[in-house]
Amino acid sequence: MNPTTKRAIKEIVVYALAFGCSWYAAHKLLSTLDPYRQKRQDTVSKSRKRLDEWAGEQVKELETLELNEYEQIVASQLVLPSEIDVSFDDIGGMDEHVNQLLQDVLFPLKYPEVFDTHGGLLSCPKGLLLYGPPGCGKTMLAKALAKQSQATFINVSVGLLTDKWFGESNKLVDALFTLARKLEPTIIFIDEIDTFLRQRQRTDHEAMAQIKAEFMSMWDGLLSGQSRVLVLGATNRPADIDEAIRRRMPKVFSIPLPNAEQRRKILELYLKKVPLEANFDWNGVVNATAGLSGSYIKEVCRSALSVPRRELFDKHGNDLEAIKYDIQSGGLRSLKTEDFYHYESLQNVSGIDVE
Ligand SMILES: Nc1ncnc2c1ncn2[C@@H]1O[C@H](COP(=O)(O)OP(=O)(O)OP(=O)(O)O)[C@@H](O)[C@H]1O
Repeated sequence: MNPTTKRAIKEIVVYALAFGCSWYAAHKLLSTLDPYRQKRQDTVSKSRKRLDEWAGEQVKELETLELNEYEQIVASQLVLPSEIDVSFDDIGGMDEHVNQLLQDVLFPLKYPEVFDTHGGLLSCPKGLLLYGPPGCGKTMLAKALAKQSQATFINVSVGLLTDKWFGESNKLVDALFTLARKLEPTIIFIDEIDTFLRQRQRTDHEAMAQIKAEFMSMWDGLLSGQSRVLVLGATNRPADIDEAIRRRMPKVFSIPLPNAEQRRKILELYLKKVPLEANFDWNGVVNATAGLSGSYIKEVCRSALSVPRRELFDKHGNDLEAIKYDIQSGGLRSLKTEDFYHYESLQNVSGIDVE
């Protein structure tokens, strides 16, 4: 090897080493400046997995879908249809609401070719608000809608959008809507929407005001286009929601505490697999549960059933084999009306005085 070649090789090696060291130093420096890089990367790789599962269930191709880093972070919030264990049949006493949801939202969302006529007046609304007291089935309705429509369901965690770990909230808000468009039909579900998009107050943080403004502007983009994206909000405090947001949710469903007929249907639903005594007093139990939400009514049923279960324990001590045998061979006695008036059944869950 002549000296010139030798010198050239030496120089190449030195340059390569210098380049490697600089790259490593720059990489280290960037990691120090952006300590959340690793968390972002972890979320992105989790999202990739989620998207693959989503595509598998929706029988869709992912290859053609190009997602930026922010869309991939938002994709971590996708709820797969197989993960939703609620259907309209599991909701008691809401036949009217369900019917209205089917006609106004589900069919137009699923079959736009049928409803995108009449200047768009028959198409799916871009915003829908479910409001009412806690435990009355708002979340159930939203999930059942997603399950039945097979729409992509993004359960927005406001924490993720505003998390300083991810930073750049506005880009995440943009990504929420652009991802929703790419995976449409999509339901963007925001539980307790009042805490995220509440009335503007003087004490509001500047960053939060910007996020809200961005959210509204992206939403307006949907309103003016031909998208199949629905923003579905649920709240216990509709009056706390920003007026500008309310205007973007023209469809509003009130989900109040169930009336007597609805309570009966909820009771029938939860007791359908439970043997009842021959003269079970349905009306008495329906009256006794007045003022309770569906969620409390379920707890009342659970608590009533704990009365015969306790009797089994009293009979067998903690002999699980004997208890299992009795339960499987129909040895758990039928439920009596009094079990519902049992001290723990009503008073514990609702604070109602049953004396
Ligand atoms: N109409 C109903 N039929 C059957 N079960 C119901 C009904 N309403 C409520 N439930 C029961 O109550 C639970 C809570 O309901 P859900 O979370 O939908 O209430 P919510 O109105 O969204 O409450 P929150 O405002 O606290 O989020 C459900 O998982 C279900 O077990």
